[in-house]
Amino acid sequence: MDRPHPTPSPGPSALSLRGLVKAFDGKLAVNGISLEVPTGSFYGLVGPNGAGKTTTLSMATGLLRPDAGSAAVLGVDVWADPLAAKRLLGVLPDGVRLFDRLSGEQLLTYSGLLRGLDRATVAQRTRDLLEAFDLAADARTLVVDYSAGMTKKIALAASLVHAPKVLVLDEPFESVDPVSAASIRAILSGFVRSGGTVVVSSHVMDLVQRMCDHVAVVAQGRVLAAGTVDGVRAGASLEERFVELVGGPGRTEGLTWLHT
Ligand SMILES: Nc1ncnc2c1ncn2[C@@H]1O[C@H](COP(=O)(O)OP(=O)(O)OP(=O)(O)O)[C@@H](O)[C@H]1O
Repeated sequence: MDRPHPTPSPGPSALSLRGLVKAFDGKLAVNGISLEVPTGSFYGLVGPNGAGKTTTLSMATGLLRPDAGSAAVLGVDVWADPLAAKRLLGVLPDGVRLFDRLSGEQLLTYSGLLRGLDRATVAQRTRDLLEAFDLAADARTLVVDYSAGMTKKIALAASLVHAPKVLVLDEPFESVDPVSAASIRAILSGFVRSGGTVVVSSHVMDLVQRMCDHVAVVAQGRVLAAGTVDGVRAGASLEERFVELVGGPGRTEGLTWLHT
């Protein structure tokens, strides 16, 4: 069990989402989501496909303007003061393109310089991150030639280079091999132990149950349950509780033609 134990903090929430709403072509993707992510917590966001997780995290991190509601990082309003909020944030967005004609080393260097770090610091952190994510041997390979898992790892490394206070990671373990996933978990747990806050979206309930101390279950753009992992799962496994909250498997009777 590598679940960290957060120490309660009296300051503002690491992430405070109030009444977020977003519609695409008149269809509500996020329908009034409010969440408080305590500082120093390892927070999981789970929900079925199309639940509104990516849309919520995009609004929370300044990538997508909400139709209504607000988001604040450590008390700084993301939409009123985006530069200050983004200094505090490390973000791994889902499906946003990287500058993939750069090598892994160049991408980290670029990300560090863009964040205003001096060259010596950037060089040191780039080396440390390539090592930690097991990408040192591919430092000079173009990101466009990386595998899906390597691309995920370099994007995650780029989100860390400026030593943010709050990490918001959309599906950080997708496509990542088990050994790399274990080292990412160790990096994130260490970050939380040192006082940082991590928010991850994931479909892997077992992972969220083991790794996170808080969780929110969302479906159809709404929060169905939120709180400590132990509180939300209420004696069951998180997966059982998730299925109970979200509804059982879809109808499969129509696929009888598939049966041999
Ligand atoms: N740019 C967009 N234009 C139109 N509809 C969108 C757009 N982005 C998201 N949606 C819709 O909003 C809803 C929520 O999508 P979102 O990507 O936030 O879900 P998710 O919970 O992250 O799903 P998944 O687990 O499959 O990644 C879906 O119905 C999706 O089709």
